[in-house]
Amino acid sequence: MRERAMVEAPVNRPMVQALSLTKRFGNLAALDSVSLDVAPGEVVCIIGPSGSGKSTLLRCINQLERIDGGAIWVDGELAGFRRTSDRLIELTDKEIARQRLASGMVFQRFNLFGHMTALQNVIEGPVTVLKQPRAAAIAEAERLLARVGLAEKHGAYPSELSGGQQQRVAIARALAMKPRLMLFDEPTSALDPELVGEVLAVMRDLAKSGMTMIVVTHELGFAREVADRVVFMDQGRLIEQGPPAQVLSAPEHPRTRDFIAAVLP
Ligand SMILES: Nc1ncnc2c1ncn2[C@@H]1O[C@H](COP(=O)(O)OP(=O)(O)OP(=O)(O)O)[C@@H](O)[C@H]1O
Repeated sequence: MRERAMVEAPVNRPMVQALSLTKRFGNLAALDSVSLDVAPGEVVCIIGPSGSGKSTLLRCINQLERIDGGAIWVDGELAGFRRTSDRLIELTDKEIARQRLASGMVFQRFNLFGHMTALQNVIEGPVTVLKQPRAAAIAEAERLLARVGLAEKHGAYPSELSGGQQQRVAIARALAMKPRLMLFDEPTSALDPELVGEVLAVMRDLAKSGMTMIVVTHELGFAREVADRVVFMDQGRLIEQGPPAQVLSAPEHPRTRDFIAAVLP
């Protein structure tokens, strides 16, 4: 074993590799041959006009949507298929649900269980899906709620929390499943402006901790500060990508330029 470890160079494989993804809804190509690699620890922000395919890309990576063409690997595992010696076999829904555990997803609407406290929301997945002992799940949930600044709120029901607090519980709930990758789909766009900052602060901390993140956002300030790379999408295509300083301040493509000029004050 030792000898083998020495001869094998460490493989720096992408956390996400999406190759020529196509996703159609009827005649509409929501994704039109989109390819994207995301390295471990990288923070990628996806920007673009409404309907450009940003959410669809996240949903395909997370296998909430079935792709019509192309392929996706998450942490080296081919999404939706199992490889045998001579062919690929489609996974069952149960097997896809297992693959989906690699990524945690945070939605625009927080989707918390209304009849459960913050703590119960966070331990639900670890106890029922991961079969963690309840005491260990509670200890971890307390730690995560403290991490998102909600140590005092573990007994509160969603209706007793602000939108920003609910979204932070949703982030803690996703983290409790120990994902290797976090996907955020416009996590602050349903919030009152004064609550946006507290959610972005939690996401900033998460990025600093080394979590791989793909964030669909209209918060260009956040993208500028936190992203390693910004991706601009339009009409189902990936138009331009690069460091924030390039894409946000000196975009090369006219459509990126128009979008940024329209969004920035
Ligand atoms: N389930 C669906 N059925 C039919 N069309 C859909 C479905 N989901 C998305 N679409 C269409 O696919 C295109 C891409 O949608 P998507 O939600 O990915 O865009 P988006 O860039 O995330 O937009 P927004 O910023 O408004 O959320 C849109 O034209 C949308 O209407």
